Amino acid sequence: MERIEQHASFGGSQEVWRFHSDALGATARFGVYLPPAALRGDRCPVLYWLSGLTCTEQNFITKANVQAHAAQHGLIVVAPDTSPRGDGVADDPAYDLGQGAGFYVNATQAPWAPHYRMQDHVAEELPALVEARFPATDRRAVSGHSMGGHGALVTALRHPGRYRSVSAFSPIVAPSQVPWGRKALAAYLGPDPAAWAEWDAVELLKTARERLPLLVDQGEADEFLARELRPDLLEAACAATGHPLTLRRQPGYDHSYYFIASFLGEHVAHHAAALRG
Ligand SMILES: N[C@@H](CCC(=O)N[C@@H](CSC=O)C(=O)NCC(=O)O)C(=O)O
Repeated sequence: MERIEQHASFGGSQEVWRFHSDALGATARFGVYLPPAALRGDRCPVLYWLSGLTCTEQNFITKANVQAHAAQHGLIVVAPDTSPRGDGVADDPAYDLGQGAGFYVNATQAPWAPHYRMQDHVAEELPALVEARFPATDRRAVSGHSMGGHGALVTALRHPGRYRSVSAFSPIVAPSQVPWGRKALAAYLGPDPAAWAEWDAVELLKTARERLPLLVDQGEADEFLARELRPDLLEAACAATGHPLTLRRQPGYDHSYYFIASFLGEHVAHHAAALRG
């Protein structure tokens, strides 16, 4: 494991590390922010952030101003890449499949299956590594944006008891029902939609064993709202199952990091409260 970036930030340390990921069968990078409390030697809870299509570990750590909020609340923040990468890793020329578009699933289909095990990477491998190698507790929260919002919801729903809180910005809530999701799930999991249900938040809500409250922010001027994101489907699924949901529709905001940065402080405060309890 090798540290390849280190920057002082808000009294803490923003770092990027690379290591050989057994889950991905490839070299993987992740960003980690260590707040001042962690540098003083305190063990801190961890917020995992899952980014969207075309992102690397860099987008969130350079655009969202997360360090200011994490420093204030004493949270470690971990930001993985969005797929396995490398010359020997399958790819596709389109921006919404292959490298940069792992969709946080464990692929079962060729040519993706050997490396595209992002769910194992973010839900198993990284927490084990972070809790062993950094001053981290096993109190975890998960959040993300768009494809990563889908990743956050699905990861929390698939692992009852593992996360104290979950939130999302502009998530793809029902990948089985929208073009981005249908394309990716068909490629990674095969053409049978029955295999997609365990990677679809709206489907997982029907049988959830834990009713962890969901906090979701969605911009009303988001260019992907009606075609890809469909918060109405999440609202209906939560109403049907009695799952607690706070869905905030934010007038005038688009799909960008300007939107994320505007409300990230409220999400970090929400996670910090859950992680303290
Ligand atoms: N066609 C666009 C789509 C890419 C895009 O908008 N990516 C978003 C996430 S979308 C859903 O997962 C993003 O976070 N981009 C990175 C950023 O820093 O804004 C394109 O290819 O640009």
